[in-house]
Amino acid sequence: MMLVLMSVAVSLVSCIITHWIYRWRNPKCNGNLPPGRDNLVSAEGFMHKYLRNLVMNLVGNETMRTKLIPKVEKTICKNLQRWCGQASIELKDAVAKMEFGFGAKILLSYSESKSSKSLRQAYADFQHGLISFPLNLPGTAYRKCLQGRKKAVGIIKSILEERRATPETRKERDFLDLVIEEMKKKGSLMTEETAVDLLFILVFAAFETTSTALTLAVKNVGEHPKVLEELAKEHEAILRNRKNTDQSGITWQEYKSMTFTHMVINETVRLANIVPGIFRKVLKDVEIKGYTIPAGWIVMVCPPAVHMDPKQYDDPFVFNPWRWQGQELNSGSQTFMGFGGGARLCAGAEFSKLQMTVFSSLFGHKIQVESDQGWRYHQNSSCYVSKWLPHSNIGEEYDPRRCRSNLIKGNSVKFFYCQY
Ligand code: HEM
Repeated sequence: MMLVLMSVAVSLVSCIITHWIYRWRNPKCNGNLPPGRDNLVSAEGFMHKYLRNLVMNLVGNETMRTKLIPKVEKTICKNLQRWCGQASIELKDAVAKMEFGFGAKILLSYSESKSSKSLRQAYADFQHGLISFPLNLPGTAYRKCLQGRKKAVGIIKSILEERRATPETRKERDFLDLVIEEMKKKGSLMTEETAVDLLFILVFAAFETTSTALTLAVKNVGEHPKVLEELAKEHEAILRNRKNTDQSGITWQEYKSMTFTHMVINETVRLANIVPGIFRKVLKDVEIKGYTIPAGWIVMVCPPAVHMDPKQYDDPFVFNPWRWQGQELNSGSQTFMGFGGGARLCAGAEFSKLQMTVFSSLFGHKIQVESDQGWRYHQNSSCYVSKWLPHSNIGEEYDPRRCRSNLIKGNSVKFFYCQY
């Protein structure tokens, strides 16, 4: 009986996912459905290349090296400092808010505090019903998802229209400026609908995935003292080796040299399986192990099946960054699909890694954390982790001259900022 119920449940979930993906990938489908008819995910051929190139303008290596690295560092520092001043924070919420704020700023110069309409809430509604039974009735998650998308699209559209009507001279160009420039070109492929769809999907892609990965990275590192020790060693060595002691931020070379941090990130993304399925349309009949997959079918590739396969990874459920030692730390391969693979490999993979690396770097040498889930870590001259201690004992280990904040019991995670 249990088995029957389970198979029904699994089939139901697969049907729902397949339904969405079919709609997402099929440009001729009802345009009201997320993420929209002209979006990067469903675009094919030349249109896909064109949209992807635009995105690489925003998050490609050159932009990251020259523009994004200081912005990422500033944003993370500001947020870490803010968290330190609070009694406690819900880590996932706080990181998602930070990521959303940053993504919306570089894409649209949107600021939650300056806007009367909440784009973040619209995305929260959209996300709430993203994987739900496709029943468009009042009160259903599916309806909420559609309404969330409609609201988010409305806000993005009004920002776009406003910008086109009153082009101001901003100190710094955002992605929207680039998109509008594309729209003005003669015979441009960039229609208003395409622009809104692109911005809609990018805002979403930029915050939800990275915030999940970052939250899990903090948790994993907190639970593995040796990993934190190694992480701190790497970041302390970088600080020691700086010729200019007044250097204010992380350089591109330093970022590239953080090999252990990159191993931690790969391991976090492998275990997180943030995107449980990626989809491809079969273009011609394919024979696999005696089965024929007919042209036109949609195939779901399941990265967790590879990431958790003991033939690919020893003790696959164990968080062990050292398993990546000496390996190519590419964003995608046949055994590592956290960011997908091939021509559709996540366009923001490197950008997301940059954010996680900078976060880990600041985290590794400036921040102390305590969690009510039984782990905590902090650092004075050298970094270490200790098991959860009764509260009265913890305070004694902190050096009040170096730490800005005293210990306050938090119900989730508490950050402490240390001056160095
Ligand atoms: C930990 C963070 C992230 C994870 C795990 C992740 C994962 C993925 C996956 C699995 C895909 C599908 C790839 C495929 O079909 O083979 C994808 C596509 C995509 N991602 Fe990400 N992503 C992350 C962060 C980001 C960020 C920060 C951005 C923003 C710039 C982004 C933008 C995109 C875009 C534009 C695509 C579509 C690429 C295409 O179809 O050419 N992602 N991502």
